[in-house]
Amino acid sequence: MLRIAVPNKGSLAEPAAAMLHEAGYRQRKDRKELVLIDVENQVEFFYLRPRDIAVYVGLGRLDLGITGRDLLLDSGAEAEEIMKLGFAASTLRYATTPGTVSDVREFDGLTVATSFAGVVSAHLAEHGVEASVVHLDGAVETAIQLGVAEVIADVVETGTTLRNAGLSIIGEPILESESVVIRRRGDTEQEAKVRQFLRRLQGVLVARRYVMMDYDIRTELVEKAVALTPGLESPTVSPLHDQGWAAVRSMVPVQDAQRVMDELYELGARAILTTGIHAARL
Ligand SMILES: Nc1ncnc2c1ncn2[C@@H]1O[C@H](COP(=O)(O)OP(=O)(O)OP(=O)(O)O)[C@@H](O)[C@H]1O
Ligand SMILES: O=P(O)(O)OC[C@H]1O[C@H](OP(=O)(O)OP(=O)(O)O)[C@H](O)[C@@H]1O
Ligand SMILES: [Mg+2]
Repeated sequence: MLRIAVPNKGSLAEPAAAMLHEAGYRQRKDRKELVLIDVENQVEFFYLRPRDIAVYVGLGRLDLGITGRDLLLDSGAEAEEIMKLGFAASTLRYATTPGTVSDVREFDGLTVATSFAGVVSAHLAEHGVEASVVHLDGAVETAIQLGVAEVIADVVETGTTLRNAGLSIIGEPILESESVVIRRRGDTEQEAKVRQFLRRLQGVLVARRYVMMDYDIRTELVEKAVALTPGLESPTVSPLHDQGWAAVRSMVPVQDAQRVMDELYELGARAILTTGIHAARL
């Protein structure tokens, strides 16, 4: 049985459970459930604090985990990222009161408040900066107003929280994060089951990112049409009963679908249909 850690709270919890559900796994119905066994799929899910997931996986107590890249790196655990999942995308950035410091090299002697003390201490050391790091659990933006630090390093997505706190970003991102699947470094146990789990998640990503597009086109225009809809491998082209016409079927990225339909129509394609993909194995 594969043992997998799933975030129980925060920005990762709901999208992780939704993705697992779409991949055909049972998920807990009650937020108080700590463990769920999906007998049919031979997987045991452990609902854990996002920060703790890399620790369990790094120690080899669990086979896989879903967490954030920033949390994985900050933990220093012996685990590595094996697949990107795309949700909870954010950057870790320094910020301060406008008009004070403007570059990480000016941080000498200052205090930086953050929930990511491991990553931030390493980043400061990399830049040869001698600054103190104060670890806070959350709402880090307030630390400046309350005089705990001159600079913060925190998760930024839209930037709204920083703006509301009257802070502005300093320099380049410390790191770019998103949700990832992690595994203990060098772990080769249950390889077939791990591969199957990843294929299922990959299938969800494909089903969300692509639509299936069908259209009819005159045979002499097929080459031009398939250039607009190259698909992932190669489009299916079948003859129509009507001489001189072909039916084409191809996968198209969701965000391009309407533009591609317009371009196909202009080219002379008709009966252009898109349908959602429910599940996929590529
Ligand atoms: N506003 C946000 N937008 C996108 N990703 C975020 C946001 N806040 C946190 N994250 C990401 O979510 C992951 C989980 O963070 P974590 O669960 O510690 O905090 P949280 O989601 O802010 O929850 P809470 O602070 O309520 O405990 C991290 O990888 C982090 O980068
Ligand atoms: O750039 P934004 O879109 O505003 O998002 C970033 C904010 O979201 C998270 O806060 P959260 O609500 O999790 O509170 P926390 O600081 O207590 O973790 C994060 O810590 C930032 O404060
Ligand atoms: Mg938070």
